[in-house]
Formats: sequence, C-alpha cells, structure tokens
Amino acid sequence: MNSSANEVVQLSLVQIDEYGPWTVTPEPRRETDLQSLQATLYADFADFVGERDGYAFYGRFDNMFAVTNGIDTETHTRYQRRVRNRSPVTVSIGVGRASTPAEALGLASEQLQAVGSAQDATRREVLAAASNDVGESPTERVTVAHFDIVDATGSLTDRRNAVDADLAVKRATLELATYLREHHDSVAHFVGGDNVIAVCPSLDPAAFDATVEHVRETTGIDLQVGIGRGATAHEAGDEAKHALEVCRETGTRIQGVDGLAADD
Ligand SMILES: Nc1nc2c(ncn2[C@@H]2O[C@H](COP(=O)(O)OP(=O)(O)OP(=O)(O)O)[C@@H](O)[C@H]2O)c(=O)[nH]1
Repeated sequence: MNSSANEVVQLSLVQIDEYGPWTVTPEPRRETDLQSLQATLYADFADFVGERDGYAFYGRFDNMFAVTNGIDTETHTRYQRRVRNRSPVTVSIGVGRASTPAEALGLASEQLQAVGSAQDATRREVLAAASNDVGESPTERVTVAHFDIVDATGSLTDRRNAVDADLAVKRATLELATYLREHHDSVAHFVGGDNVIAVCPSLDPAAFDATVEHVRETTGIDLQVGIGRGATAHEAGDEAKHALEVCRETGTRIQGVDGLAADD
C-alpha cells in the first residue's frame, strides 16, 4: 500500500435508531413492509448523497454507509431531519475521517458505539464525528476501483441456474472484499449485477493485479477493474467507470492505474 498520510477520505455510517425492537412492535411486522421501508430508505440515502457527489452503499440496510468527502455536518443533520419527516424511523450517524477507508469507517462505527447501542431506546438522532491524525490541511482524496466479472452474462446469467449464478457472484464478492479489507484497508461493496465497488487508499498497479489474481485462484472467477481518483467519490467513480469501459473494449483487466501511478 502506498497511501499518503496527508490524504483524507471521509465515510459516514447511518444506523436506524432502535430498529430491532421497532420491527416487532407491537407484534412482528410483515416482512415485505420492512423490505419496502429499507429499500425506500436506501433509495433516498443514495439520492441525497449522490446529489452531493458522494457514493452510498446499502450495507445491511439497517446500517448503510457512504463516502462523504465534501459533505459537512450541517448537511448530515439535514439528512437526519429528512428521514424523520419522511419515514416512521429516525437515524443516527457516525462520521470518520482518516487516511484509509476502513479506518474511516471504523472511526464512524466507534462514534455510534460510544453513544449507546443500536437497540437503545434513549439513543436518537445522534450525529458524532471524529478524525484520525491526517496532518495539516489534508487533501480530500478518494480512490474508487469499480470491479466487474468478465462476461457474467455469457458465463452465468445466460447459462446457469439463477441460484448458482447468485452464489458465484456472492462468493467472488466476499473473496474480493475480504482480501481488500485485510491487505489494503479498503471497503468494498456489491452494487448490483456483477459489479463491486471498492473505496481504496492510493494503491499501485501491482496491488490490483494481486487482488484480481487472488479472486481468480480462490473462486475461478475473472474480474476486470477500472480505477479512478478524485476529490469526491463521484469524481473518482466516474473516472473508474470510463476506465472499466476501456477494459471491456480492449480486453485489459486493469485500467486507470498508469495515470494514477504518475499522479502519485
Ligand atoms: N450498479 C451497476 N451495475 C452495473 C454496472 N454495469 C453493469 N451493471 C450490472 O451488471 C450486469 C452485467 O453487465 P455487464 O457487466 O456489462 O455484462 P458482462 O456480461 O459481464 O459483460 P462484460 O462486462 O463486458 O464482461 C448488468 O445487467 C447490470 O446489472 C454499473 O456501472 N453499475
């Protein structure tokens, strides 16, 4: 890993207040009603964060997270107000700033854990932020690696039982996310179809090579990845999507890192 201590990435963890008890009060609620509420909450979160150039991930739905570089405290408060006004639940938010994404999300988690349990009836609409030592005037910097299974349509969707196609994508996602978390302090999340988005520190090309190789060795699944960098997740992610298009057009497996390496 070659992340710079003077670069900072910001992640926000959104947790529904006292959601467990709510799902069974006054008696267990219909599952599809809960699914609908969770999907609506996530859609609204993705919109809110996306309009401000962040990237949102659905996490476990009761815990969602986002890359929020450039989004200030006041704006987080506005999001909490919006949830309260539009839905039957409220949310607490932890915000973490650090030189790596996993560290930032860890800090955000600690902020919420410090003010009471997710199931605590007295914890409501907390907003707590913390920053690790990232030096003076750190640069807002996000690296997005957009991974995609090579020819998922031909090898899985059009060929295999949907149960097995699903399991294959989940297996590849788990190997990828675990490897990136353990080796590169990154946070990776499934975003749909055969796509996984990883938020990483500044990594060199060899790191992505080894990552793709690891997933191939452990699961037999071939990945391609486009990488982008920017001051916001959208800026980095957009670059990553264009780089991934080059992979699809030319057959390269890793795209965008040459430019990244030159920038470092
Ligand atoms: N969230 C998200 N999903 C995508 C994106 N691109 C594709 N998908 C999903 O991935 C599925 C497969 O599309 P592709 O990845 O283009 O298809 P493929 O068969 O793997 O083909 P190649 O990528 O060219 O190897 C689509 O049906 C979408 O569900 C993206 O940028 N974001």
